[in-house]
Amino acid sequence: MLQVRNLTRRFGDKTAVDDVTFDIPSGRMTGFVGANGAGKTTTMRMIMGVLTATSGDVLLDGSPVTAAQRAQFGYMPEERGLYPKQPIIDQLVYLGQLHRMSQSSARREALALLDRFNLADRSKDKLESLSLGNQQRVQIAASLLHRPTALILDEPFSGLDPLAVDSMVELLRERTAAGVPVLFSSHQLDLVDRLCDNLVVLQNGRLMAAGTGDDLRATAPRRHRITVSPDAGWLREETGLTVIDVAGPSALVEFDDDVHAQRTLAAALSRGTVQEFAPIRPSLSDIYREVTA
Ligand SMILES: Nc1ncnc2c1ncn2[C@@H]1O[C@H](COP(=O)(O)OP(=O)(O)OP(=O)(O)O)[C@@H](O)[C@H]1O
Repeated sequence: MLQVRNLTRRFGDKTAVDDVTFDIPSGRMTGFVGANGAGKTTTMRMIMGVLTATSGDVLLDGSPVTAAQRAQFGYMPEERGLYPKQPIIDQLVYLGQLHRMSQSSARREALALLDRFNLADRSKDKLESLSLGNQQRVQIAASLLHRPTALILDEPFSGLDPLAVDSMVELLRERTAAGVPVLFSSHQLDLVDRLCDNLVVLQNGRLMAAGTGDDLRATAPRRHRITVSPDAGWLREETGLTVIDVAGPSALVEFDDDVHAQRTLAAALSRGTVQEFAPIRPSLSDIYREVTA
């Protein structure tokens, strides 16, 4: 497990990351979300050691992570970083060798990854001759090549078409199933919902929420969808609940507690037919919206 403990980074007067603590468990995918400028990239750079923390620690299995351990991590930086004018396979083999792979195993692994992204036949082409989405696939291959012990990926899905997203998801699932901790940032909340069992939310450099989906759902507001005939407008007059939205027979409400939920159900039954009275299980994207509202 990777652990981020009280990480802080200041740039002059600006605190880009402010006392942030969260876990990146092994064998799980952790989604890292927050608006532009929230501090995700700065945090990832500190995890990778390419940016020094003003204070705080990054721990691997309970001890401060060493440079040698970081060298085994896979990192996809925001600025990407492959050379546009060099042939793809040459760059991947070179990167593999930097990670102490032999030339032949780096070539084998690189071609296998390119094949999974349907790019094996482009391996000798210059990177710049590929579409942006395909360049992105090569960047991903570069971060996975050396079978990293942890993966820190800055917006790995941006610019990928749905099929490329699927092959990337499949690869990441394989790596996570093998016990690798994975942290990836994304603005695509639907993807985060689909992929993650763990979520970390930053806002203005501060941690707003972190934990498993179940932990975060347990603290989320208890909302119900209520559908009654002929009209749900009377719910506005009830106590112990907040009406979030009401349209004709259907309402979205948040109860203060279970007693008020039961009381409202009884009131609804006494008024007519209750077609629906259902607790809503919030998605991770609902939780994100809630904690950053
Ligand atoms: N080298 C730097 N010098 C000064 N300020 C910086 C530097 N790097 C980042 N910042 C500031 O730190 C804050 C956090 O930026 P960061 O890039 O970490 O956010 P982010 O969550 O990754 O945003 P995005 O989703 O847009 O990539 C921003 O206000 C940014 O301007």
